[in-house]
Formats: sequence, C-alpha cells, structure tokens
Amino acid sequence: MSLQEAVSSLNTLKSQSMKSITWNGESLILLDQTQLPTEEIYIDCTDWRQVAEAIKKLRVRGAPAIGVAAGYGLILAAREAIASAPDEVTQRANFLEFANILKETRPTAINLAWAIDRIVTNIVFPCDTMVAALPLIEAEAKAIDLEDQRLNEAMAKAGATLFEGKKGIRILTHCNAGALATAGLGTALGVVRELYSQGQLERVYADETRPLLQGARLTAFELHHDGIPVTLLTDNMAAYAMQQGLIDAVIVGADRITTEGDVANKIGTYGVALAAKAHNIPFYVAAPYSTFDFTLQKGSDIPIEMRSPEEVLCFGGIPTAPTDIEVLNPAFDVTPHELVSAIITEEGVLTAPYNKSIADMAKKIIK
Ligand SMILES: CSC[C@@H](O)[C@@H](O)C(=O)COP(=O)(O)O
Repeated sequence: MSLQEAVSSLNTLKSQSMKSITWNGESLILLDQTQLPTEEIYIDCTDWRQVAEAIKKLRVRGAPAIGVAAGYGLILAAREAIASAPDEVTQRANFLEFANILKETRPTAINLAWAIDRIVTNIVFPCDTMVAALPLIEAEAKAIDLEDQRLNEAMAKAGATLFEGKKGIRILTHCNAGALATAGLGTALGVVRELYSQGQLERVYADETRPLLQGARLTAFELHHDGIPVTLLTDNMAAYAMQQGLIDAVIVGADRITTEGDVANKIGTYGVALAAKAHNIPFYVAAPYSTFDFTLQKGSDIPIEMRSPEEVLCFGGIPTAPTDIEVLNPAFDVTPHELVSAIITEEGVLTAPYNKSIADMAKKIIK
C-alpha cells in the first residue's frame, strides 16, 4: 500500500472514528497529533528511530496508541538488526538495544513497555534466529493492534452498563482518551460513543488540558468530527461546571493502574477527581488490562514523566511567561483509589476493594 492509499484508507476509517496508526507492510504511517486540529499531516516511518521520535514528541500519544506504534516499530528495528551484521549474536544484541531505546521514550504509560516486552519475551527470545522471528514480530504487532480495537469495544459496552436507564447524560473528560489515543474507539471516549449511539448522551465537557491542550486540540476535534456534542472548557472551569450542576459523571482514561487501583493519568486528573468527590459526582476510569501494572502496589511508585519547561513557557513557539523562570512540568499525576468510583475494563466494571477486584481480573488474564 502506498502512502497515498494509506492516507485515503485512514480518511475513510475516520468517518467511523479517528484512526491514527496504520501499518502498510513496509512502513508505519502516523497521523501527527502535534499538528492537530489545524493540519492533518501523516508521517511515513521507515526507520524505528522515527517511531521513537514520534512517541517522544507526542506525534503519536495516548497509552494504548504508543504501545501499538512501538509494536510496529519493532518490525523496523528487527529489519535493521538483521541487515546490520551477518551473525546472529550481533543481530540479536542490536535488536535488543533498539527495543530498549523505544521502551525508554516515555516512562509512565505502561502499555509501551507491555507491548515491547510482549514481543521480545514471547516472540524474539524463543526464536533461534532474528530472520525467523521477523514475520512473527509482524504478526504479533498486528495482533496487539487488533486486540486493542476489541478491548475498546468491550470497555465501551461495559462502561455503558453504569448508565443503564439514564438519558441526557453529561460527561466531563480530561485529556484525550479517544480514538486518537488508541487503535480503536477509545477508552473513556469509547464509553461516550456507546452512550451516544444508544441516545443516552447529552454532551461531553472536554477540559482543554494544559499545557499541551490534548483536550482542546484532540478530544474536542475528535468528538466534533464524529458529530458528538462537545463543550470545551479550560481546566480551571471544571469545578465550576460541577458546582453549576452541569456534570453527571467524569470518565477519564489511564496510563498506569496499580494493584491497589491508584491511577496515573494526564496531569490535572487528580484535581478533577477531588472536585468530583466534593460534588458527589462519580469518577470513572476506563482502561484495558494492558494499562494495569500487576507488579506495582502503590501509586507513589509509578514513574512520572517530567517534560521540558518550554511546554509551559510557550505555546506554538509564542512565549506565554517570562522565559527565564523555573517551571514544574510533570506530564501525569496519580489519583488515589479512594477517589475512583469504578474502573471500566474489558472484563467488566471493577469496584472497591480494588486490591481484590484487580487481583480477580489478573487471575482471569494470567491463566
Ligand atoms: C486512552 S489513553 C489514556 C491516557 O493515555 C490519556 O488520558 C493521557 O494521559 C495521554 O497523555 P499523553 O501525554 O497525551 O500521551
């Protein structure tokens, strides 16, 4: 498939929901999310380094999406490793080094490490040669992509059960946990789409999500594109909207969830959860099993990505503050499980006590 054909197939798919990642057998085509909503630019990644750069710079972003993109990036890494040396030992060492660099591009969303480890451990390690592993890596990367689409659909259905019999529902969301952040319908926005298709949704309130405006640039864009009513508000208006009685429930995505149910998500999520608690509004998190870190108990142990001060000091290259001041720029925060009303997964809706419901889910998955 040529770049042109891939772009036109992406455009067709976008009429159902935004599709931002396409593997065409030769290269990985990514919709550059840093350019949205003003420009739809596609990057043709023929080198795994371009995939790493795209993840680091948030051209592709959202926990499930970066896992899917990295899976395809490993095909490019394996091809280069095979071409880099005649002997198996060097090829394998080079591949593992490339995989590690990809894995380290973003530290908080566990879906990235999960996808890379799944391919390295299940596919590459048991194979005798990198040449033999190559088609299997490609098959596994596609399986991760397709699986994410199915997980999104299952979460959408599970999430809708929380709103049975209700109409005119107004949902607040933070950041972008939609089609742009996954391979399918989205996690939080998958539930929103399901409610909309059942005629139950009145509208979505989208926090703009400082500093990189994923809510304004991506969520508002994605929902508006798909004809779902959306109202944009700045982050500091969320508590006001709750106080005014405009919000029935909050639904957000997640980048990592611990075994106790603590949730890392885009910076600002914790404040939204606190405000929801104060106003007695349910705070739901939607995430697939690939977002759970079954090795971590406490949210305080989740590595939080600190990003460049420029993201806070400027927007679109235009300074919005004195440029020589100190800046705090954590990309994520952790919402303690006490503030989480339920976690929507493909296995159903998990409720407190989370250490038990998450352990039961882990048993089902790790059979
Ligand atoms: C379905 S994606 C859920 C999260 O990944 C999303 O809410 C988020 O925090 C994304 O952060 P980003 O820094 O844009 O990758």
